[in-house]
Amino acid sequence: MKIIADENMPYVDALFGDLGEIEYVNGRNLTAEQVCDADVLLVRSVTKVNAALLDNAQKLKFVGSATIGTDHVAVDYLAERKIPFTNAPGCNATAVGEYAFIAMLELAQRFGDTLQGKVVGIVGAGNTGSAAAKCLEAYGLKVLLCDPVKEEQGDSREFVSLDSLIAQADIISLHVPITKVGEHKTWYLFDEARLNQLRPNTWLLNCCRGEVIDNRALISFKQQRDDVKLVLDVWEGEPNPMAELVALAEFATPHIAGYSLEGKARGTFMLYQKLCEVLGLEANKSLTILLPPFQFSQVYRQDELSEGQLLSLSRLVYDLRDDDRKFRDCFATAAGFDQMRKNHTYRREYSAITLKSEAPVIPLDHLMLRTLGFN
Ligand SMILES: NC(=O)c1ccc[n+]([C@@H]2O[C@H](COP(=O)([O-])OP(=O)(O)OC[C@H]3O[C@@H](n4cnc5c(N)ncnc54)[C@H](O)[C@@H]3O)[C@@H](O)[C@H]2O)c1
Ligand SMILES: O=C(O)[C@H](O)[C@H](O)COP(=O)(O)O
Repeated sequence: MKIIADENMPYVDALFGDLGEIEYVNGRNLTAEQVCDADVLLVRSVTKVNAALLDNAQKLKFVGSATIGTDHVAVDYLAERKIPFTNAPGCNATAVGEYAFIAMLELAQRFGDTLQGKVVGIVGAGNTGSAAAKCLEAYGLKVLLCDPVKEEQGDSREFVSLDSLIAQADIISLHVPITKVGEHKTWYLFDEARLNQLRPNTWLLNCCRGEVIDNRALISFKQQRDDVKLVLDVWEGEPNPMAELVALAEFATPHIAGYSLEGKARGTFMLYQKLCEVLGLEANKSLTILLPPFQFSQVYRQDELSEGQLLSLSRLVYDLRDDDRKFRDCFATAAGFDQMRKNHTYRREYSAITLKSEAPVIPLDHLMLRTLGFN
C-alpha cells in the first residue's frame, strides 16, 4: 500500500510504518502526478484536495487531514467518489486555547496592564473557542460567547450577538471556520464597519483563518487606532502575509496556534485510528508513546501565584515572544513562513507539567492551574 504524507506531519512513521510504504511530500506543492498511484493520502491545511489533484488517483482508499479546518478539502467530491475522508476535529483545540490565553497574558504584561478583571468575547464556541474559554474561566474572567449556529442548534450555554459582544468585550478572540456563503458566513466577518465598532483599547486576536478579518481594512483601521492591540496567527494570502499588517500586530506568528506537540500527535493519531477502521484493522498503537519527555515536567510551587508568575509558568510550555521574533525575521524571505512552520517542533501544552508542592495542603492556586490544564 502506498501512503503519501505531508513531510510536516509528525509521527507518521511510528503510526503508519507497518501499514505500507510511506512517501513524504511537500504538501503545498503537491501535484496530481505525485498522488496518481497513492492508496492513502495524508495532508495538512496547505494542500488543496480536489478533483484537479485526485482525478487520476484511481486506487485511492482514504484521505485524512490532520487538521480541524476542512476548507482546503472538496469533501463533496470525495463523497461522490466514495473515498473515505476524515479530518481531526478538536486535535489541536487545547493548543489554540492555550495560545490565545498566553497571548492575552503577554499583552497584559507588555502594556503594563492586567488580564485579571477583563471581559473576553469568544466568537465561535466550538472546540478551540471552548478551549480558550476554559482557560479564561479557570483564571476567573468573565467570558461572553457568540455562536449563532450553536445557539440555533439548542446549545444550552448562554450566547450574545456579535454586536453585543463587541460592545461589552475588552478582548475579542476569533474561533470560527471560514465560510463564504450562508446566513452566518465568516468571510470578512470583521470588515471595515465591524472594526470601527471596536471599543477603545480592545485587544483583537485571530487564531482561526486570516480571511475572517478583511486584512486591508485592518491595516487602515490600526493605522488610525493604535489603542487597539492585535495578535495575529493567521493571515489573508498565506504564506505571504501583508508586511504592513505584520508590522502593526503586537504579536505575529505563522499559523502555528495549534502547533503543540500534543496537538500534532493527536491529529496524526486520529487519522491512524480512522484508517485502521476503514481497513478493518485493530488500532493497536498508543498516543502516549509518541511524545518526547519534557524538560520542565515537574514544577514545585508554594506561594500565592501572581499574574506575572502565571505568565512565567506559561512560558515554560510556550514562549510566544520567541515565535513572534522568529516570524518577523523570516516571513518576508522566500518560503520563510513555511520554513518556520516546518521547524516548529518545540511547543508543549500545560498538561506536560506536573505540579508538586511540599506544603501539607495543596495550594488553592494548584486547583486553578489544574483547571487550566496542568497535571
Ligand atoms: N491557527 C491554527 O493553528 C488553527 C488551529 C485549529 C483550528 N483553526 C481554525 O479555527 C477554526 C475553528 O476551529 P474549531 O475547532 O473551534 O472548530 P469548531 O467547528 O469546533 O467550532 C467552530 C464554531 O464556530 C461557529 N460558527 C460558525 N459560523 C459562525 C459565525 N458566523 N459566528 C459565530 N460562530 C460561528 C460554529 O457554530 C462552531 O461552533 C477551524 O475551522 C480552523 O479554520 C486554526
Ligand atoms: O485547521 C487546523 O487544524 C489548523 O489550521 C492547522 O493547525 C494548520 O496547520 P497545518 O495543517 O497547516 O500544519
